[in-house]
Amino acid sequence: AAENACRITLGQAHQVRPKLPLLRILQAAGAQGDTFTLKEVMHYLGQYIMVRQLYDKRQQHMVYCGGDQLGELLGLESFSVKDPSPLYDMLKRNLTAAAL
Ligand SMILES: C[C@@H](c1ccc(Cl)cc1)n1cnc(-c2ccccc2)c1-c1c(C(=O)NCCN2CCN(C3CCCCC3)CC2)[nH]c2cc(Cl)ccc12
Repeated sequence: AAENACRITLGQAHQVRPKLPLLRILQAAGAQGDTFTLKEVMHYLGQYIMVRQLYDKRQQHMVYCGGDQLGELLGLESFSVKDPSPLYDMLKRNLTAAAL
């Protein structure tokens, strides 16, 4: 019925489906399932960087991902969290919209 359809669309924040290499990284950070909101993707990527200690302890905005699968995905040795553009480019390549 209409109210159910409405509930599904309202409740279901835009879900995205990560491609396999990105999904593996999210799962390594504790993600369950195969569709996420963009917010969840960013959260798990942050967790992944923390857990794998890829950030510089002194300059904590610097992430050194060369040699890690995250660096493979980004095509970068390092990046600053202050310049998210390489990250968004990677997400554009590795996320597809999940049908409702
Ligand atoms: C604002 C946000 C952000 C979010 C998106 C973007 Cl495109 C840039 C920046 N951000 C700010 N610093 C970080 C960060 C820095 C170092 C290590 C881990 C995370 C993040 C990132 C988060 C996150 O979900 N952040 C929650 C709060 N963070 C504060 C920083 N905290 C740690 C900083 C290092 C020392 C320990 C605390 C962790 C929680 N997700 C990310 C995923 C990636 Cl691919 C890259 C960076 C982040």
